[in-house]
Amino acid sequence: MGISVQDVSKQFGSFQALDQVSLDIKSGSLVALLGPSGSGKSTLLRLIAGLEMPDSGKIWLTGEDATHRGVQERNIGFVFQHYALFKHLSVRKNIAFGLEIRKASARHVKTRVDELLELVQLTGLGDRYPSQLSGGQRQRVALARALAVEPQVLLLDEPFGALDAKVRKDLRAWLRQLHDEVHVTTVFVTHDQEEAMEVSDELVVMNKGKVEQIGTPANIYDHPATAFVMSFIGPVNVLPSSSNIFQNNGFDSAHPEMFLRPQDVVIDTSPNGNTVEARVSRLIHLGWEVQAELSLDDGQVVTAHLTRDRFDELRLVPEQRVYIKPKDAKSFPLYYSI
Ligand SMILES: Nc1ncnc2c1ncn2[C@@H]1O[C@H](COP(=O)(O)OP(=O)(O)OP(=O)(O)O)[C@@H](O)[C@H]1O
Repeated sequence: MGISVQDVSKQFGSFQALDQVSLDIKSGSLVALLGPSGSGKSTLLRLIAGLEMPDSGKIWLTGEDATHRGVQERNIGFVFQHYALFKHLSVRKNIAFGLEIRKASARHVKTRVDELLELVQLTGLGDRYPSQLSGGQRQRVALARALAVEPQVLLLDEPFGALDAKVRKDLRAWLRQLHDEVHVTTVFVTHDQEEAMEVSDELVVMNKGKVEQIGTPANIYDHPATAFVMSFIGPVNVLPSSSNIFQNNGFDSAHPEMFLRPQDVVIDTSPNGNTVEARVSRLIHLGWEVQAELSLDDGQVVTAHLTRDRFDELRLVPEQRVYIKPKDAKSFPLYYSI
């Protein structure tokens, strides 16, 4: 196992930042910690790094109990959102920093820095200073610097958080490729679910200091374990179970709320099986899909997502009467809002 966190709790004053968190991260995998602000993601990362100590529980790194080891002894590479590079050092010198501290030979440093510049696709920019780079290039230098000393674990805390949306998207794809080349066990903190799903082998969904669910992105999306996970990962309609749309179609539930994904709303222009009547109250064109807001006769509003093809087939217009039913819907024993 790359990293094993066992029953770890951490309190700041009277605030329980982490509450008996356990998780196993396989060697060589890339795992995203995903959750809303304040859910404890950074605290968990800092505990793995050794920047904080747990109140209770244990942290194992590559099979060894590292709970009481200091940061320096853990052989970990970090990249943080605002982990500034050394401004007065060139890119080469920044990347070489950890190696030079460890008194590596000049030849080894040169070879390794050349390799890393190539790996992070910055060959030719080694003599620049951080101020002469874009934000995305700086974060790639930070990654090269973290990887230089061949850490056994790489920890990334919102590494692309300060970059604009386009650069961020490019860097995600790049990070995934980089990871496929170097295979270092990596933990990536983000509150952006699309980023987490695109980049990681497994997601750890956190809420209020606890782990809600661990699994592959597809498994978590298709089989959310809790109401929180279903609401946090992907769009969802939360409707009373008593709503017309759930009657007579096998989705009756003893729980008060039902969770219905917008792509699981089937729309027809004439009654079809167990459909209920609704009015198209609003249409939003997003290019690749269309969002339809549908008002039911019982006063509930349901959002549906349609592919462009389906939309063109149906030729929906505002105020039109349509007939809808759920293709799938879920309910959970406990629901607490995010
Ligand atoms: N050193 C500290 N002293 C006191 N409270 C802290 C400390 N570090 C974190 N906390 C609190 O613990 C909670 C969890 O913080 P943490 O940074 O782990 O959350 P997060 O999920 O990473 O959130 P974000 O996405 O906003 O960074 C927050 O309410 C925060 O205020």
